[in-house]
Amino acid sequence: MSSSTASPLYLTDEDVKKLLQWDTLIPVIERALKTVSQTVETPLVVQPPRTIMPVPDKNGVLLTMPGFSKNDDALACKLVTSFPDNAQKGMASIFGTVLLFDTNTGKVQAIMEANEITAWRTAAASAVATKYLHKGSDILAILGSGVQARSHINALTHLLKFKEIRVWNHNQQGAEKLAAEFHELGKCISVCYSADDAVKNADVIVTATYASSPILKRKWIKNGVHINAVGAGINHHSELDKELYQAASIYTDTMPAAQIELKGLADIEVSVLGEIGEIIQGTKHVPRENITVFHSLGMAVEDVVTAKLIYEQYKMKN
Ligand SMILES: NC(=O)C1=CN([C@@H]2O[C@H](COP(=O)(O)OP(=O)(O)OC[C@H]3O[C@@H](n4cnc5c(N)ncnc54)[C@H](O)[C@@H]3O)[C@@H](O)[C@H]2O)C=CC1
Ligand SMILES: O=C([O-])C1=[NH+]CCC1
Repeated sequence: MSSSTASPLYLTDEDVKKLLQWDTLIPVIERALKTVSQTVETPLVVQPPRTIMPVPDKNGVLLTMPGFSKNDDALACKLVTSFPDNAQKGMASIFGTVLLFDTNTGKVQAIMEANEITAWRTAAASAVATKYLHKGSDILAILGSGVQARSHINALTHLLKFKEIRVWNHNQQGAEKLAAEFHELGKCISVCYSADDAVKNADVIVTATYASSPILKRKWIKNGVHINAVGAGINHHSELDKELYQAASIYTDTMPAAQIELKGLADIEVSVLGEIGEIIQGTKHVPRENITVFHSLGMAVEDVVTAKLIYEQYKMKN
């Protein structure tokens, strides 16, 4: 069959999972984060603001996320939904699909289920931010026990050797289930019964929940801690309290999206200082004693480069 008539490759989440590894993904995501922040005449990354469409009466949203990366010669678009009430049905909250296109013809090369892609690339971005902004690695605290909590434990423990890992969730069974899952794999994770206990003296904290009011407070944490703020409730800045926002140096993945999705921070007189890519490039620096927040929104280019990596891995193995 000629390539103009061949059907696109279809990869399920199971297929995708077999083709991803932290060792290869984290550097690819690091390069994408860095490139997003480079000021060059011809853009190396194109990613228009994503649309976030609320689905009336369903407590769900549909996001469209197109993007292009010149370095990776990759063009893709992710469609992803977020339906937090799915938890009550025993289902995942996030469902995504990525279409990967041939950059010369625009023809669809591959269709990939993107639940694993979303879990891995988000955690890989937090791992990169943590690599640049953490000061200690004794204690990792995870707030939340869902898909992102799991992938963040995997990515962050791949990067750093923590002495202690703690997990807290608003519903305790979730935390116990996640800890048991890691226990099976020989990884010791302690379950905490309050968020306050979980984050005491922590060096790195991840918030990955649908909390619509703060689950992490300034008064509980030490100076110099690094926080990856990944989740959110109805808006993208509901997991941390006002005092913490006001005390922290806040970086995000992409400023144009932050100007839209984090605009509520202006109401509490908080500014995002820049992109994590600027820290990677060394054009911005943070004093060691500062509390740092990587405010992860999620970017199309992360999905684009991950899908391209998966496609290349698939071709190599088949
Ligand atoms: N920054 C990014 O690139 C991405 C961010 N996300 C966000 O990460 C968060 C977690 O996503 P997943 O792990 O896929 O979802 P999940 O459904 O697997 O896990 C959600 C977690 O939040 C907890 N939770 C639910 N309602 C809560 C509430 N009212 N208060 C406190 N905790 C609550 C659940 O018990 C569970 O531990 C979501 O806010 C999602 O929008 C997800 C994908 C990418
Ligand atoms: O970037 C992403 O894929 C998402 N951010 C929030 C929900 C899904």
